Amino acid sequence: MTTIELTALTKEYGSRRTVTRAVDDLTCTVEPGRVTGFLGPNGAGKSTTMRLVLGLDRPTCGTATVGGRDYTTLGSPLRTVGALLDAHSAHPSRTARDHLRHLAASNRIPARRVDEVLEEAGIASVAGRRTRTFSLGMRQRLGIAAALLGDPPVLMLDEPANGLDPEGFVWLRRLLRRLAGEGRTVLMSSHLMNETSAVADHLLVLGRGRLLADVGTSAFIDRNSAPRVQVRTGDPVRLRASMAARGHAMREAGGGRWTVEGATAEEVGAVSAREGIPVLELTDLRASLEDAYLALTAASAQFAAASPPTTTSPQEA
Ligand SMILES: Nc1ncnc2c1ncn2[C@@H]1O[C@H](COP(=O)(O)OP(=O)(O)OP(=O)(O)O)[C@@H](O)[C@H]1O
Repeated sequence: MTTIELTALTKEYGSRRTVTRAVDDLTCTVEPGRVTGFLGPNGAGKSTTMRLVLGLDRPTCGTATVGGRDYTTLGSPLRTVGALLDAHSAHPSRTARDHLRHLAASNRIPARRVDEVLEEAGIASVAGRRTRTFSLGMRQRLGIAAALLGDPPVLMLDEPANGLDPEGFVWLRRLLRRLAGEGRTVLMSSHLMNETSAVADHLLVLGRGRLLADVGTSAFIDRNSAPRVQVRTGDPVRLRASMAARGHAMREAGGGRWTVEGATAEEVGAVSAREGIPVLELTDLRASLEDAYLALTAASAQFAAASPPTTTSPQEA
């Protein structure tokens, strides 16, 4: 089992006068057997952290190890860590197959792996095309194929869902779940909250280089969102008064439905039963990962929008 371990990892850029602390005293472990989503606003330090793990940058202090070893000391790194950092890294005049053959040869990986990963990434039919003709989604698939080439126990993917079409999302989701199910360590950064919540079991959230959360995805959503209930009632006036008396605002949500803020379905059900208020429908609203993420990172976002949109989807709790 190969974990990624970060200990007091810190990276500063710039001169003494203008220092940017891109990664700030980061201590955490990325565990095998699950997909870990790596989240954070623009400039939070996600790519820098990945570069430090891959030895592409040197930490100012602290350490990043893979399976207990510094990446730069690994004998055959591609067989230990498969990484996608930049979807445009393939040489534009090389074909996809030649790009992978070249990588395989220089890492002493059997050539048969090339066709296997082309197939796995769904780009076998365009393997003979020069990569300059590739769309962003095709480049991402090629980058992921390259990451899989050495059949590594660790995968580190920076924004792999970028540019993928809906079919690509489904493919990526299944692939990452399978890789984690095989016991591999999968770290994936993303700005796409729906995709992240669909695939990640665990989250690491960065804000201005610091670790804001290291927690399971469901627990993260629960911790960073207040309860809300959707209700349809025969007597909204009485229910609203009753909820207001308990400190919960009740607002019209359209379609004859209302939302009660800060309450659970259990509470609203108990109150309405006690007071004889007819309830026709009652559902806990589960906040989305996007809601929870925005609530947590609002204060630390470097480039936040003036008023970020929030959405909530009704789900059975
Ligand atoms: N080579 C560099 N020289 C100077 N500053 C850098 C360098 N690389 C990154 N930074 C700075 O470090 C901080 C973290 O950047 P990084 O790219 O790691 O963030 P990120 O979380 O990956 O952002 P995004 O989501 O936009 O990709 C930013 O302030 C960035 O400007």
